[in-house]
Order: sequence, then C-alpha cells, then structure tokens
Amino acid sequence: MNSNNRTSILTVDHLSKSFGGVKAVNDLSFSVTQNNIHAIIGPNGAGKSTLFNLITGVISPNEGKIQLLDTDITSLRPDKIAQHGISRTFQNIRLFPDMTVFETVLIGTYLFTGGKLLPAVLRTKEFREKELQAKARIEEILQFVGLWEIRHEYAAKLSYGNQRRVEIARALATNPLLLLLDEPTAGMNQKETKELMQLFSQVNTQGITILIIAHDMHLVNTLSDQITVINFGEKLVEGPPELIQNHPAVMEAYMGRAEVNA
Ligand SMILES: Nc1ncnc2c1ncn2[C@@H]1O[C@H](COP(=O)(O)OP(=O)(O)OP(=O)(O)O)[C@@H](O)[C@H]1O
Repeated sequence: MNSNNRTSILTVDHLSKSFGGVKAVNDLSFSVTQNNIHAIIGPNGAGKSTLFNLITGVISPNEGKIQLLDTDITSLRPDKIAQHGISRTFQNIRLFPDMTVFETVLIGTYLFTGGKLLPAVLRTKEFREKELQAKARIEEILQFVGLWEIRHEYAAKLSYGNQRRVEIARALATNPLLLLLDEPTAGMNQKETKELMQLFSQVNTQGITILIIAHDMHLVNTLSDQITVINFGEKLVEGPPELIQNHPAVMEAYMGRAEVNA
C-alpha cells in the first residue's frame, strides 16, 4: 500500500450504462490511485459487476470515458484492454475442467494477450523462445501464489481457495498494472479468506494496483486505502476506511442488508 504516490492509474469519468429501463451505472466518476488497494462496495444490485464489465470491455457504456493512465480504453476489446495492463478475476471462478494448474496459467497468457495460433502450431523458433520465457515467468508466479508444488494437479479439482489462487496466477501472468478482483473471497472459509488477504497485500507490494469488489467489511477495512461506495449505480460516498465505516449514508444504504454485518 502506498498512498504517497498520487498518480491516477484508472479514471472513470461520467460513466453510464443502462439495461432497458435499469440504470445499472449512472453518471459514475472516480479515480484509482496508483499502487493503492481501492475497494468498490455497495448493496446487491448496486452496479459493481457492471462497472467491472465496463472497465474490462465486456460491455460498452452508453456514456462516459474510462482511462488507464494516459490511454482512453473506453469500449476497447477485452484482449486489447488486457494488453494495456488490466487483468481480472471473476465472481464465479472460471476454470477449464481438463487443465492442470500450470496449463491454466500458461494458456491464460495466450488467451488474454491475444497470442497468435499459427506460430504456436508451427512451433517456430520465436514461438519456442517466447514459450520458454513464459514458462519461467509462470514458475515465478506459481511459487509466489503458493501453487508450484501442485502445478500438475487439475485446477478445477483443487480446494476453493486454491482455485482462486489459480485465477489470480492466471491474471498475474499477463503482467497487469491493475488487477480487478470481483468478490474474491465469496464462499471462502475464514482460513482461506485470511490467506487470500495476505496474498492480495503481497501482490500489491509488488507494485500492482488493486481494485476490489467485496462484501466482507473486515477485508475492505483492513486492506483498502480508499473505498468508493455505490448505490443504484451512483457514487454515494468515497474515502478511506475510517471515513466510510460509520458514515450515515453508507449505514442507510446497507440498512437491513446482511452484508453490513459480514
Ligand atoms: N445483462 C443485464 N441485463 C439486464 N439487467 C442487468 C444486466 N446486468 C446487470 N443488470 C441489472 O443492473 C443492476 C446492477 O447489477 P450488477 O450485477 O452490476 O450489481 P452488483 O452490485 O454487482 O450486484 P451483486 O452485489 O448482487 O453482485 C441490477 O439491477 C441488475 O439486475
């Protein structure tokens, strides 16, 4: 965590997205400071996942702009956005059933960085050199996330916590500047949650900015430098955890909802 560096890595500017009559994201503006852990919180249906889908190019906004450092990434294709340095994990873990941990992370680098198929099929010299480099980098990442010893096991058969680590490893393999984590500890037990929180902190220490959607207020308050609270697609309030924790507008938005007690 480093709040001294004030450069904005991600700028969301008057962003809106509607589905039929529902304004899922409504004139939303905020920025993420480089090297921070920045949390997005809000009640169910507030627009958090829609926001992540807009940032990663899965869907296009009706209005507004998204900028990564100096680059306008609004409505770019997901693979292009990944190449610019944004990587993500999903709310529901998405792993191929017949791939080992190592293969999952290796294929992730090709899929998300737009690797070309033909050189891979022909196994050109350039491809083989790149493959060696990629494998070395993946070893480094798997050691880092604690999965190297089980690299030959099927990813989808691992414990829930380790499956999440595979997803994080796959996201790290694209060398992101900004990592988006969508409810990464949902469904995890206490031990897994604690270990993942340590991992996020270590990832952040490597200089990777993190934007995280979470319902777990202990996680949010412990890890975040900055919190943006959204409700009905709009920004409700923003600030460091000590400001957000007991903010009357936040209490009101969450009133009667289970996640405020999480
Ligand atoms: N593809 C879609 N088509 C129609 N409506 C959608 C679509 N995606 C999201 N919505 C609606 O947009 C609003 C915001 O949904 P979104 O999933 O972004 O909220 P969320 O904050 O991520 O919720 P949760 O915490 O439950 O995951 C909701 O009213 C939802 O029903």
